Amino acid sequence: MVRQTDGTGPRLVVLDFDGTLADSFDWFCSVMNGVAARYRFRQVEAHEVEGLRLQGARAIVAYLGIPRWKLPLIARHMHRLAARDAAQIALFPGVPEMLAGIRQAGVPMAVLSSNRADTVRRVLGPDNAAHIDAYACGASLFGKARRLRKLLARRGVAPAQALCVGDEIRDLEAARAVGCPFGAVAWGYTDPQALAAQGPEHLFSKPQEIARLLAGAPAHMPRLAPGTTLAPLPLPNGS
Ligand SMILES: O=C(O)COP(=O)(O)O
Repeated sequence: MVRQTDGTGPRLVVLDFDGTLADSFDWFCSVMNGVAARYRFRQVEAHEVEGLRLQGARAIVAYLGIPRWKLPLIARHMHRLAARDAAQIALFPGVPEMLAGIRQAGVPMAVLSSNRADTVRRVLGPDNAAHIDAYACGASLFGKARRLRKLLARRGVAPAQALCVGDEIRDLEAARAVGCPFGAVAWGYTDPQALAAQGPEHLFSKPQEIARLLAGAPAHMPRLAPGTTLAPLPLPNGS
């Protein structure tokens, strides 16, 4: 549970961008095979997508046959394309209200992303960007832990007093490496069951659940009696 034993909630919410705030997966898929052709890695067919959403970034990079040295080049190119196409990328429904709710709860927010800060700000738009107190953008694919550590140090927040929120296993791994509680979102790039299997502290199914938790509202999910089994989480394809 994220609320501290002294009754105070987190002192900083660290939000991932793509797949957490920004609904960019369809855009990502629309450019991916062009990038694969340019950088000579395996193209992905539609029937492979659901399987890849079960995997972490390391397994995906291996599956696509991308050598480590090419990753920064590919990421830079992808981020240039994202900047070009920023006008086509929208926030998930409920995200503006979530940001306003967290702001109202008085908890500062930061965005921690591999994407570029200028793209993040453009997709957020001025009203939403005004809620964000800090940006830690341009992290390398597997470099989020280092950026997170620096962000927390800069803001004087202990890891246990922050809440990281993200949609990918690499987001969860970065939070774990630094010692932050992690809330996984069920609407992003990675399949919610694959995220749940990693044992995040929270699994959010709607943006408003994050704001409610931070507002200290009574637990939005009833406490489970010992021995209760949970129904399986819905898969993104609705099966
Ligand atoms: O643009 C990317 O590479 C992913 O960005 P994210 O870190 O916000 O998920």
